[in-house]
Amino acid sequence: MPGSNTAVLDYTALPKIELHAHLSGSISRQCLHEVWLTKKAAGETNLQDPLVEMPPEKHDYDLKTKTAKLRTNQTPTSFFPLFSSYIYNLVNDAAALRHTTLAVLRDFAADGVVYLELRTTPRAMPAAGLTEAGYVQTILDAIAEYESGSQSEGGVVGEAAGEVGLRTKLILSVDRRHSPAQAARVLALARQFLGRGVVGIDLCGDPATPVNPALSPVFEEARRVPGLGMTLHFAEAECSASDAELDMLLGWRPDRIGHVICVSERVRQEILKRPGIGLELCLSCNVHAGMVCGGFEGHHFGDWWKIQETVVALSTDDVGVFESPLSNEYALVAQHFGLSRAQICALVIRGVDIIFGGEEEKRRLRDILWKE
Ligand SMILES: CNc1ncnc2c1ncn2[C@@H]1O[C@H](COP(=O)(O)O)[C@@H](O)[C@H]1O
Repeated sequence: MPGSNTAVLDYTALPKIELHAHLSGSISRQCLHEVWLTKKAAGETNLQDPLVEMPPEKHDYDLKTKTAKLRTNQTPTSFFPLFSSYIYNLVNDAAALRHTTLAVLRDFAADGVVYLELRTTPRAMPAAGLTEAGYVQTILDAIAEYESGSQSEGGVVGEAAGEVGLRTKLILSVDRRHSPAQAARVLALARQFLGRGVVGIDLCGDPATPVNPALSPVFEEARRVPGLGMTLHFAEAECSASDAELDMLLGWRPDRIGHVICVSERVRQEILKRPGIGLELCLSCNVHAGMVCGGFEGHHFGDWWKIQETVVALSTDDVGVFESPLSNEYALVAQHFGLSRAQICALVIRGVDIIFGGEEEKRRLRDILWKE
């Protein structure tokens, strides 16, 4: 076990699992810039350079549903339009999708992530001749290419390089804005690609949009698909934390819930009645986007991480936007909540219980993760 007897934990060397990462939000500014340069040279884009659009060090992307004041004097920029109005217009063909997916995998591996569940909203790119199924297939192909170590772009990391490799699975996201028909198409894709790299279904999107109860039948059906995991963005903001909405989401019987910020005592008790439920907690995203009060030390990670009934998975959410890799999220909880080395290792290992990747993958992870 590398470094196991050192007093200070090397958070990058620590093998980690990442369960809540949005593909489009995980692309680094530098990688987006590379895509932009290629498209600019080919006369294929009029967009502004990503390094200007998303200045390095700017992390105060505002959900516009904030429950807390941002802790910076900079002018916040709206978070969700960054995807629909910018990143989606840049990553708009199979080549860019492959390039950015490979870069995201390399970045997670370089940060010591050994198991990744990447999530993404299937998106047709008609101008580039890509259907929603083609979008999913392109990402799965990039994952397979990465894992086989055959990628031609530099920086191969993985088992081919003789190291503990990164394994990646895919979760398909339904957006809150989706119609029932769109959501049903996402479920159909999840079924189509289940066993071929897809392991779960997610509900994400701007929490300002109420969840349409007409989506319920789709998620209830998803629950009945053997082997398909379910994770839901949950109580991200006051406006998405009504009793009606949270009861509906819990009624879909998710395996995991993400963010879990604005929960009343009643809802907290409901969560505790589901032993083993996963909580995907994203500190930097929540703090930088002003979704929580009280900074890092006030984050609700402090309320949940010692509770035996639930399993906390520290997660990055959108590392390309907030620029805090998973290694830093572990450093932050050690710093602000005083976790010891043994507690950090136990936190990582416990996360194995809630992966969607199957028993064989759980065995591999229990073998390679640090025990103390
Ligand atoms: C506070 N954090 C968040 N809350 C809710 N949804 C989020 C999110 N961060 C990202 N997304 C969702 O992921 C999409 C981009 O990645 P993909 O194109 O799907 O790979 C965004 O459009 C949004 O729907």
